[in-house]
Amino acid sequence: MPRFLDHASPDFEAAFAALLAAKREDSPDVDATVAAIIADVRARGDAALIELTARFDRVTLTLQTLRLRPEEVAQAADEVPDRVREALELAAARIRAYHARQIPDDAEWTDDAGATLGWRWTPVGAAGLYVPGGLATYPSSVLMNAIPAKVAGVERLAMVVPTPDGALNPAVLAAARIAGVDEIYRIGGAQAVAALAFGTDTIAPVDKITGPGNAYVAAAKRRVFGKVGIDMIAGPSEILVIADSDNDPDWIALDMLSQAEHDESAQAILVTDDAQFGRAVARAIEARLETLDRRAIAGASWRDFGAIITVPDLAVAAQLSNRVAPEHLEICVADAEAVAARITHAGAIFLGQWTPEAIGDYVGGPNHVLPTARSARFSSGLSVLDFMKRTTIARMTPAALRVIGPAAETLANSESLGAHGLSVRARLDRLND
Ligand SMILES: NC(=O)c1ccc[n+]([C@@H]2O[C@H](COP(=O)([O-])OP(=O)(O)OC[C@H]3O[C@@H](n4cnc5c(N)ncnc54)[C@H](O)[C@@H]3O)[C@@H](O)[C@H]2O)c1
Ligand SMILES: N[C@H](CO)Cc1c[nH]c[nH+]1
Ligand SMILES: [Zn+2]
Repeated sequence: MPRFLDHASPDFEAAFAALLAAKREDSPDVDATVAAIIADVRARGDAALIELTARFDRVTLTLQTLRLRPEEVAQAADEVPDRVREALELAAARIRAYHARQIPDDAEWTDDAGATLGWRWTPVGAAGLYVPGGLATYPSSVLMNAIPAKVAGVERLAMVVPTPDGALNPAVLAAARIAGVDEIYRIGGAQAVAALAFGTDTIAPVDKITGPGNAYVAAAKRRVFGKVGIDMIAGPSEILVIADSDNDPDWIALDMLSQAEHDESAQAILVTDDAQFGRAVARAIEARLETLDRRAIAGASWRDFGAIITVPDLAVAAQLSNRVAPEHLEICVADAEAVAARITHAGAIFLGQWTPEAIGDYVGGPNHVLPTARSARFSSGLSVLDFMKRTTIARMTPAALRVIGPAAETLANSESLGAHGLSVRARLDRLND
């Protein structure tokens, strides 16, 4: 049974805390396995990749078949029905246009002391994109990861995708081609992450790894962080809907199920100021669940992590939403902007009843790789900035050094760092000669 919580009830705080805490953790066994896999790939390179792929994906690779040939990509992409390819192209164009606006500006100015200061942005040299295989192959996620990298100006984009029993979704390859992915390898799991981070004879190392995956992929990304950058550890999907009674309960039910169907550990929460409406949405969810292909997954998610919360007003709804810090927040009330103005923590906000979250998953333009598990309190969805770094710039003139140099010398001496102080003093003395 999903949870029904009433803000007016005396045990509300305890029930709400239990709802926030009801999340899965990675098991320590996974981390130990991943550590061994990474060490193996570092030691034996391609040979380890081939062996681990045979073990976990039941596919026999050779040095020649590790990487997909361009003709194989083109052939698979051609198998994709025209309407799917056209939808991918429309999505890609919208995602590209949205992300192009994120390209940051360089800056330079001369301050009162006469120092010229600033910063400039440059892309990472190479990025690696993990695309999950098996249960969850999402062509849309290929677009969402690859396009920001290309917009940032990343020169080399290498993609890894496991092909369990040899199976590979052609639409994933079509999306990779549309997005401009340069290299594609038939490998997955921790071994693929290790190969991207440390390189092998066949795969040159990258600087940044992005993309979702299972617990093994997540643990490997945590372990290689520092050697390379990573985007985030994406957990199970989440949606929180704030809705008043002026909505069709069936629409809200479907919006909640759209995230519940991703994962048994996904979480869908409705916050409403009308208890009767909340019960109507719960009934609509039960009815719609019966009809879904993924009813087992969505049903488990709804049963174990779903919730309907009744609040006295929309201000309280916004407060509770901020405490959840959801990955996706739908605001389906007359004045959605007024509620949105109270939101401080959410990965993505969808305003009004004509903006189902699924639009954001595919064609809206914003990225669908978003912070989960309350990490929207301190982080943001994937963007062009994730594929860029900012380098600061400083130029002193003799006059500027005269003004600010002595303070640097004083601070260096206070830290007992003689060479620091002297490197400034030597120049100041020359100016005084
Ligand atoms: N948040 C998002 O945007 C998003 C999008 C797509 C997928 N996902 C998530 O990605 C995940 C996909 O998982 P998946 O398993 O289908 O594909 P996956 O590609 O993440 O993992 C498959 C790989 O896991 C490794 N593996 C499996 N069992 C192992 C074991 N016992 N020991 C060592 N390695 C092992 C194998 O190397 C295999 O190739 C799901 O959890 C899904 O929720 C999230
Ligand atoms: N909602 C997912 C992220 O939480 C992304 C996705 C891909 N395909 C459909 N949805
Ligand atoms: Zn989705």
